[in-house]
Amino acid sequence: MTAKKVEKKFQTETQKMLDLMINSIYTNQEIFLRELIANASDAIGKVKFQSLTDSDILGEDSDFEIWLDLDEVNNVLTIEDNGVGMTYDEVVENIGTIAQSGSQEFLQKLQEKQAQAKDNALDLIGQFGVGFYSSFMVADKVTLITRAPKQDTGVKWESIGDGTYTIEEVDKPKRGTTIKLKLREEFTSDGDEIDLTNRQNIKQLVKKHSNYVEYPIKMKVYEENNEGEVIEKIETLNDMKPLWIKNKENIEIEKYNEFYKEVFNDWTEPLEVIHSKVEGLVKYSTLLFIPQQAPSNIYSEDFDLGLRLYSKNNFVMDNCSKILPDYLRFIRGLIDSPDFTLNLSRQVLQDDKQLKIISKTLEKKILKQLKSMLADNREQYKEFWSEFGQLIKSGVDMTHGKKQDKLVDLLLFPSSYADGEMTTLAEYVERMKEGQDVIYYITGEDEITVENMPQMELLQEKDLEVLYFFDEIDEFVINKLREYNDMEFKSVLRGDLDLDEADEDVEAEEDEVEELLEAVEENLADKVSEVRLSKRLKSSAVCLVSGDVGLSMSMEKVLEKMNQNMGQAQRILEINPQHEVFSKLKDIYLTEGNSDQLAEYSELLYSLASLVEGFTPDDPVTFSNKITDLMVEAI
Ligand SMILES: Nc1ncnc2c1ncn2[C@@H]1O[C@H](COP(=O)(O)OP(=O)(O)OP(=O)(O)O)[C@@H](O)[C@H]1O
Repeated sequence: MTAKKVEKKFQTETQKMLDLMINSIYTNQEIFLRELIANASDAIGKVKFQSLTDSDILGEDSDFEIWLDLDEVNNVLTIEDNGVGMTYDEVVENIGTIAQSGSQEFLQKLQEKQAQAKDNALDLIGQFGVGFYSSFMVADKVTLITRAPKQDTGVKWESIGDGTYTIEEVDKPKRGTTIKLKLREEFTSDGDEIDLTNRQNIKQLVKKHSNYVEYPIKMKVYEENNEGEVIEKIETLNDMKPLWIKNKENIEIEKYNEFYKEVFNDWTEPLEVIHSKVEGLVKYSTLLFIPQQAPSNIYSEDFDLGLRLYSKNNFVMDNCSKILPDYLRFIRGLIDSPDFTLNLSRQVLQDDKQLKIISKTLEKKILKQLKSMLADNREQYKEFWSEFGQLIKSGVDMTHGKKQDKLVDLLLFPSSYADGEMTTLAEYVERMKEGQDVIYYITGEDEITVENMPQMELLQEKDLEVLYFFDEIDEFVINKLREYNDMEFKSVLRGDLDLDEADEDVEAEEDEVEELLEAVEENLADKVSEVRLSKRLKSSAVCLVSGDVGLSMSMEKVLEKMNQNMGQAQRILEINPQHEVFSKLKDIYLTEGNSDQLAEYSELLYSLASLVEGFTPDDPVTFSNKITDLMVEAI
């Protein structure tokens, strides 16, 4: 060991890294502070750990702290800790070289990318972690003075990032490391970049990136008192409340609520908290929240909330929307893993294998939590459902196979039995009548509309439960599912219901009036594919239904709204053979055949049936005139 000041050359690799820091990165330079604070916190962690087996190591200096100081006159920012420090050899080893095993790979990639854009360079750094060197992004001279415990002297290391550094032994009264950054002009009050000589800016950077570092980060601040005098105060800049690393058994719900509101800027308390620690192949802690209210833009395409990532309490990244599947985009929260590098970039994130494992586990955990909420706290689940049910439905629509199976039991629908409440599919199946082998559903605007729809009459008479689909997405979801527990879904508005014992009578009558039905069909040839006698109508005169397969009328409306023209749904006009209007039609046909009057009534009946389905008649004026003419005749 030498006491004299000597000049040493950086490893070629290190110098290349420094050149990159100094010349190629023009964004996110502020992260240097997080890197240095993280190193300081690691160093304190190390000495704390050593003190467990060696109680002398701390001496008098046992209050662990990180200090920030600003010299506004000379533009120097200081970061100081009372951590483990470094010996002379450790400084040479740790600071002069790149010791990481991946350094060769790093350099190879660096050479490949050097000519490329600045963001790429930052991504590259993210894969390797070059913490200390990031100080050269904002400083043109870096001085590190450090002393390991039980050493008589300290070590001073200094560099202007020009390929060499100096190292010498110096006096340093206390254990730990002090790093002095002579700020580049751009980062002072004279520059265009963030002014790092401004205490307020430093405070904000600490809040943003290092708020949950375990040890206090202190700085002198100057404030005016009531008498207008400027007084000096020492302020702890970070909150140090990384709730997620604590044991959940010891955390009261109020603490979670407080934390959620503060960190995620929500006025309302979360509906549910999911807190877990995983110590497996991939280590991480996670603290997730289901909010009470959906943000107003949650269904818009550019909604991008996502999770926060931390590495050992250090903030790494915000708004990571790719971790959870899109249908869980309402989840707020964070993941902290020592395996994340501090500079993890979004690009790297997408391919991160560990993160993929974490993502899968989190998705499972959230679904499990929702399932037990549904089973154990229906009221709470209903609150959840009214805010985020659409998203769960979209999950069923977008996924298939096993994933879909996991989601299907989370679905809730209003139903003719539920009396304003909602039912799960399992509950529906449980209540099914003897001999019933399909799950009935009807699409429509709201409860009043669907309950009054003519197509419901037979099911109401037979007291069969019908699920109500009021959301546009519902029918798409059911189309994807096709069946539940081997029971097919059957629309009340489609095909034949095959329900009534009187079906045969209707069929017999249909033969008798075949010619009349053909005549009406002819009159409506450009509108309907078929005209038939209805087996489902009890009191209404007519209704429209679609075929068993293909587009339904409600899907046609939805797609039209979305400007996706997929053509028209098949329309079948059903006429109630018991209705008086049908007897009148028969009379007209008997006396006049397919007359103008029959043609006019065919049109009228079709328009009436369309109205019930929510379609405007093709020619509203003629329709309205015909109705008033009929009224005049009748009155
Ligand atoms: N404040 C400090 N006190 C003691 N040792 C330090 C301090 N800062 C850095 N070191 C030492 O220098 C080494 C290199 O630091 P550097 O920030 O370049 O990388 P790292 O912290 O190991 O990795 P990363 O920042 O990617 O997590 C550290 O591993 C540590 O041994």
